[in-house]
Amino acid sequence: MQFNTLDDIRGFCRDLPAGDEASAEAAAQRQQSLTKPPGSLGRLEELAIWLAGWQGREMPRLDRITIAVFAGNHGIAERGVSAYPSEVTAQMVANFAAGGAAINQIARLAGAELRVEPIELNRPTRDFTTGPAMDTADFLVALDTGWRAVPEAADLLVVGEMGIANTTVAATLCAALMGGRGVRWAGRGTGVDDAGLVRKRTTIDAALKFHRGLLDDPLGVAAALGGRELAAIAGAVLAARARRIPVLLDGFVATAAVLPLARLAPDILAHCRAGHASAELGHRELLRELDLAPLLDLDMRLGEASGAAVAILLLRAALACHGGMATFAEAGVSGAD
Ligand SMILES: O=C(O)c1ccc[n+]([C@@H]2O[C@H](COP(=O)([O-])O)[C@@H](O)[C@H]2O)c1
Ligand SMILES: Cc1cc2nc[nH]c2cc1C
Repeated sequence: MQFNTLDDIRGFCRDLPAGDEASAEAAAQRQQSLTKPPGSLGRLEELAIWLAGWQGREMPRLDRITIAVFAGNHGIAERGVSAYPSEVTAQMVANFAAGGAAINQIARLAGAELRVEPIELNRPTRDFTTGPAMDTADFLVALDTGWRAVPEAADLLVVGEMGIANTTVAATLCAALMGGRGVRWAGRGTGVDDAGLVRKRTTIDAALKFHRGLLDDPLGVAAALGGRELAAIAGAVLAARARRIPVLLDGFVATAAVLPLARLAPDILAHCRAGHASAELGHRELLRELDLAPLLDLDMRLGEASGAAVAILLLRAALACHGGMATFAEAGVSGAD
């Protein structure tokens, strides 16, 4: 295992690998020389420079993209907080394997390899209104599953999840680490009705009350109020940082999964971008808190990495321009007066 204790994670966060500033600077210079008014490709320019810095090359590539989808089950599902039964988690994992889910179609279109990691689906986490969802050992095993899912070398990692009831988990993490109660953070998830929404709020409030002594310990919160697929996403984001692989985060759940890391080290998400703003309540507020500007805003709320996978197409557009455009000198185009 990469991390044997929570202190190992804290130690990693104190000494984070940085991107390559020379490559980012070279890419920024190149952007200035291309046949367009400076800045006119807007955030596509920044994306090319960001990829250059983390890949360590002036001309970044997207030849090897891994989409990692982690799946987990949750004790709180028994409290009626989802529109679907928890069997759907394993059923959707089978659907991913058969190629029938939305993410299979988008991954193929985007030229990315899909990797699905179900994590102990037959052993849901405990109901966190009456105890910790995971003990430290369980949490570290799930985190390690995420770490090991990341290739030694890749041009981009995209992280997402599947787990019935996990929008309640994500909302609870946000409430615990950002403040506010269930009414601020509980959204409709897979489409719960009004009574389900009330049950989500009540569940979150009960969890906050039970764990009130723990709320200033981000990793303690991630274990006690989190879930295995969220812990795995955190582990994958840490592995990507260690290997300097840029990351696209999916929606509300995937972003909430890395909130505990951001509480340990403010710079820890420098290698990450938010693929999209989910329609789920709370995601925009969470993105603002983490200083992440979403690449897309399409009213998506599916999870399974789908929103971030669509955003790969934007990165491809950014790199097509960055690598393919002529410079003013090459094209004989006059510069600004
Ligand atoms: O991450 C998001 O933005 C998101 C928003 C709504 C639903 N989901 C997905 O729906 C499931 C969780 O919804 P729920 O209602 O069961 O909590 C889980 O499989 C997520 O992938 C995900
Ligand atoms: C059908 C279904 C597909 C999903 N994909 C991600 N979360 C999901 C939740 C449900 C219910």
